[in-house]
Amino acid sequence: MTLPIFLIGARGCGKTTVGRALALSQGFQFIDTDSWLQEEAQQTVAQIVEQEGWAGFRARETAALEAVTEPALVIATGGGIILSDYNRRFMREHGRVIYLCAPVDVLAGRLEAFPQEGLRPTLTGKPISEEVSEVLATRDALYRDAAHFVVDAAQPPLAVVAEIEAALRLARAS
Ligand SMILES: Nc1ncnc2c1ncn2[C@@H]1O[C@H](COP(=O)(O)OP(=O)(O)O)[C@@H](O)[C@H]1O
Ligand SMILES: O=C(O)C1=C[C@@H](OP(=O)(O)O)[C@@H](O)[C@H](O)C1
Ligand SMILES: [Mg+2]
Repeated sequence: MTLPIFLIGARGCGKTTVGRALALSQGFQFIDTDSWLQEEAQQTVAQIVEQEGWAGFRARETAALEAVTEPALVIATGGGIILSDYNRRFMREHGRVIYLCAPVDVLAGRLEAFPQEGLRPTLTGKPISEEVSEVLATRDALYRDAAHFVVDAAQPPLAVVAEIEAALRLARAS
């Protein structure tokens, strides 16, 4: 069986962008939990959070993770999926989990250039670079706890794909 590949990491690390390219390269299908749940709710993340709070969004996110998971799939998750112990364990047990790791300045630069407010309502009410720094400080250990592999996500997308594929090959050979 071909295990699904879960991409995790902070907002702006490239889970969605790299995930599409990785799926193409592996001959897998691609799915993004945020796209899936926005489609199902017929609302943006910002609208869901406004009506149901972050707790409502997080419940929908776990439901999306469970619903989409199947073999031969690259699954781009949302940056906060690792906040739940259940989600971290679920991903580790059902597939290979890759942490796309990038420094605060790289993440903030990407988010400032392309904020996508409907997808990424503020988490702290603070300016982007302050928020990225604060949120990463609390989540980095959770990403590492969930991940089978950590890759450098500050590289161009195809270089990130190559690093993920090399890690998966090494794991298969060992
Ligand atoms: N490796 C990369 N190099 C340069 N820009 C990137 C890279 N990955 C993503 N981006 C850009 O950063 C922004 C956020 O990317 P996205 O894939 O939506 O991140 P995520 O899903 O992790 O929040 C987009 O504008 C995207 O084009
Ligand atoms: O970091 C987070 O808590 C979130 C990240 C977003 O996804 P991306 O990481 O794809 O931007 C989206 O799931 C939601 O706004 C919450
Ligand atoms: Mg995304």
